[in-house]
Amino acid sequence: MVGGLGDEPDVASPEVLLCRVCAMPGGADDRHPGATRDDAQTCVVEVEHVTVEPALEARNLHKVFGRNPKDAVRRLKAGATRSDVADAGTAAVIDASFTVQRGEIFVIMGLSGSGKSTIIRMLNGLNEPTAGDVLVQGRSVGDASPKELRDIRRSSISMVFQHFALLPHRTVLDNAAYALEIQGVGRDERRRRAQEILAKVGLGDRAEAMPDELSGGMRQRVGLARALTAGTDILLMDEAFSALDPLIRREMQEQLVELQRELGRTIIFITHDLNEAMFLGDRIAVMRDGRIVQNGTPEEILTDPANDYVAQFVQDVDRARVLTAGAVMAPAAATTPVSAGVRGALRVMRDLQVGSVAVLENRRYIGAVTDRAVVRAVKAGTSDLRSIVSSAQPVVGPDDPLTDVVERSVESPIPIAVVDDSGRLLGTIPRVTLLAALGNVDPQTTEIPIIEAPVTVPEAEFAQTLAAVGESAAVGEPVGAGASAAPATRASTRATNADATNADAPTQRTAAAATVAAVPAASVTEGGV
Ligand SMILES: Nc1ncnc2c1ncn2[C@@H]1O[C@H](COP(=O)(O)OP(=O)(O)OP(=O)(O)O)[C@@H](O)[C@H]1O
Repeated sequence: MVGGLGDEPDVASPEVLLCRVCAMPGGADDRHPGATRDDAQTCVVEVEHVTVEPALEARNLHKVFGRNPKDAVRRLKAGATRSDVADAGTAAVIDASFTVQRGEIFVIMGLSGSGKSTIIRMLNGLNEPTAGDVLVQGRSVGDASPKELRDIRRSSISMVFQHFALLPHRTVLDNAAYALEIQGVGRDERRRRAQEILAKVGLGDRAEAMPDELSGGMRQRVGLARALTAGTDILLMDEAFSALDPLIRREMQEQLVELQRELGRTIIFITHDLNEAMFLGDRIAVMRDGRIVQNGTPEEILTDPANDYVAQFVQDVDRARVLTAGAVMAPAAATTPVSAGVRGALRVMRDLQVGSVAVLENRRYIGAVTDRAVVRAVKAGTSDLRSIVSSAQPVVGPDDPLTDVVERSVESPIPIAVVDDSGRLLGTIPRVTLLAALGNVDPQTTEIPIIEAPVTVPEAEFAQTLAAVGESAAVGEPVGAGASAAPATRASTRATNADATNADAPTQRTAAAATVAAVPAASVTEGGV
């Protein structure tokens, strides 16, 4: 079937859109990542529905421990809760369905007792579901014979445990090579492959050490190396970093993300720590009392929690680490081509009532100018805008976390520019937008706290400076009208945030854009581009 990249993927089947030319997955409403508009034209013609088997699917999984599991499931399916069926058994998992795509980090997050471990044990066949099924790369675990199950475990799924489970009398290298030994790979070959993976996890020089000579973090790295060496596509990680102290844990999280990018494995990670979930997960399933109460991207869960329970959970999340520049940026309102010169920049500032403007050359961002610098240059008779552009203005990429944006924002009062790989300006992040995003401003709040005074010249000076060099006032306004109108706009530090968490926003990016759109006055106060 031929379709466009804009077609909605069929939710019921595991179909995704692939470009037949480049084999890249298509987005829901755009070209594939990294493609140019021209590519998109080709792709829209060439794409077709191609069935790509997900790495793993859980279908209506139930697990009840106790006297009468089948009866409990029947009642659960009719809407009963965990406590309703307590007389029949413990409903550890209730109707859990999710799909994990290849190369994805999928996190299952929930408090103790919510059912995470039971789910993961059903995924690799250690626990038999009371109802429902698991498909690993399209193969049903429920229908598998014991031999097939062993084969699935050996070839498709490996597991990393919280407590390392290393063999104490074997060296690090032999531990890392263990899965290959089980698979019957020859000694030299398995040691070579294990050594390669040990180098990737930073233990290349500890291959001959014994496990008890290593720190906890190092031992967990060996556990990870062992799972990676096995070469299976899917890694199940059950609270794998929970026993590590916070700094090492952070390091391991970062390394896991890097390894995943490099090796492209599919990872299903269990944790009770939402910050960890948010940092690692491409998608997160939040569990409560045996049920998945929300399944979404970290940004979706943060900006659009499904219920009060999730909302309460996300209150304490380190937003700076989860949200990205692209998710909170605003469209760049004030831009000028460098060819427009200093006067052109000043006109933009006067008309838009902003204190700085982004300067573009061939649609690429080359820096920003402030109102002060522009007024000074006009008075000095300078016309070349390039000569006053501050190229030292910080820029970030759309995928950079807000932690990076915060650092840059300290360096400059001018809104941070968000640029793509080719230097094109995608948007800007005024400081007030940053504060609103980091502060999880309550949707009921109608005021954003006062921020530091912006560096701007008095309003009247724009008009006077332009008038002095023979420029007329803005269309339809007498000279100085901007000045008199300005204080209402520029001096205001108030910003309504009513739209910030619009529950109907179709995507989290749109929701984030709404946050931004809701603070125009304050961004102007910033001298906002
Ligand atoms: N073998 C079992 N027999 C009886 N009940 C069980 C068994 N395994 C788990 N349970 C119960 O099922 C529920 C879910 O347990 P599970 O271990 O899956 O939760 P969890 O989210 O992984 O918790 P934790 O983070 O503490 O490991 C709990 O009430 C638990 O007591």
